[in-house]
Amino acid sequence: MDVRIVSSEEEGGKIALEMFKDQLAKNPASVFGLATGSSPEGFYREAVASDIDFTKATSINLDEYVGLDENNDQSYRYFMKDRLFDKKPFKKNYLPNGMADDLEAEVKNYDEIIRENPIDLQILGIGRNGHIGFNEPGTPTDITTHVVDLTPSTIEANARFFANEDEVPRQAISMGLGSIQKSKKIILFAYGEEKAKAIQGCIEGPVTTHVPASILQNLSDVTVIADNAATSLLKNK
Ligand SMILES: O=P(O)(O)OC[C@H]1O[C@](O)(CO)[C@@H](O)[C@@H]1O
Repeated sequence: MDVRIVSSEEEGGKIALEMFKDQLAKNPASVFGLATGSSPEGFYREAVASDIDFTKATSINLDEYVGLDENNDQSYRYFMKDRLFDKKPFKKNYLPNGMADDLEAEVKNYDEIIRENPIDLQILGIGRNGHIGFNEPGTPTDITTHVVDLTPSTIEANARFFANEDEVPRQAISMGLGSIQKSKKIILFAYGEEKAKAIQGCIEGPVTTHVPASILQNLSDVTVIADNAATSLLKNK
C-alpha cells in the first residue's frame, strides 16, 4: 500500500484529483467507484473547482440507506448530487435504490450493474470500526451487494449527520467486499484521530474480517491518503 500523509483534506483532495485525471487521460469513459461520508468531501471540493470532465465517465456508489429517498438530505443520492453530480455531470450515475419495495431484487440488480461496469478507480472512506462501504466487521470477504443491519457503532458515528440517533436508518444496501476487491485501483481517505485505530488495523494489522479494510493489504494498487492524526498509531511511517 502506498501511504500518502497529508497536512489537510485539501492536499489529499488534490492528490486524488490528479489520480482521477490520469485515469481519464487513459480512458475518458472510465468507471469510478464513489463514496459518501465526510472523508471524500475534500476530493469532491477539488473536483468541482477543477476543469475535470466526467461527461463520458460512469460512477457507481458504494452504498445507500434503506428508507431514505433522494429528497432526504441525508440520503446518499442527495449527498452525491449536492457535492458532485449537479456540478460535474457524468454520462451515468448509479447508486443503490434504498426505496426499492423488493430489496433482494435491488441487490441483484446492483450486482448486475457492477458486473457490466468494472470499476477502474474506487474511492473509500473507513469507519471507526474498520468498515468500508457498509461492510461491517465480520462480513465475509467474498460477499457481493447485500442489505446490512448497521452496527451500534456505525449508527452512533453517523448520528452526527441527523437530528438524533433515532433518526439514523438501521439498514443500508452496500456494495460487497468481493466487488470492492475487484476494483483495478483504490484510494482510501482517512482524516482525524478517531480513524487512527482503524488505519493501523487496515495497514499493519493481520488481514482479518474483524477489520474489513485489512483486505486491502491483499490488493496491488491501493493508495491511502491520510493526515497525521489518522496515521498516528502506525509503527512504520
Ligand atoms: O467518512 P466518514 O463520514 O467518517 O465515514 C466513513 C465511512 O462510513 C460510511 O459513511 C458508512 O458509514 C462510509 O460510506 C464511509 O466510507
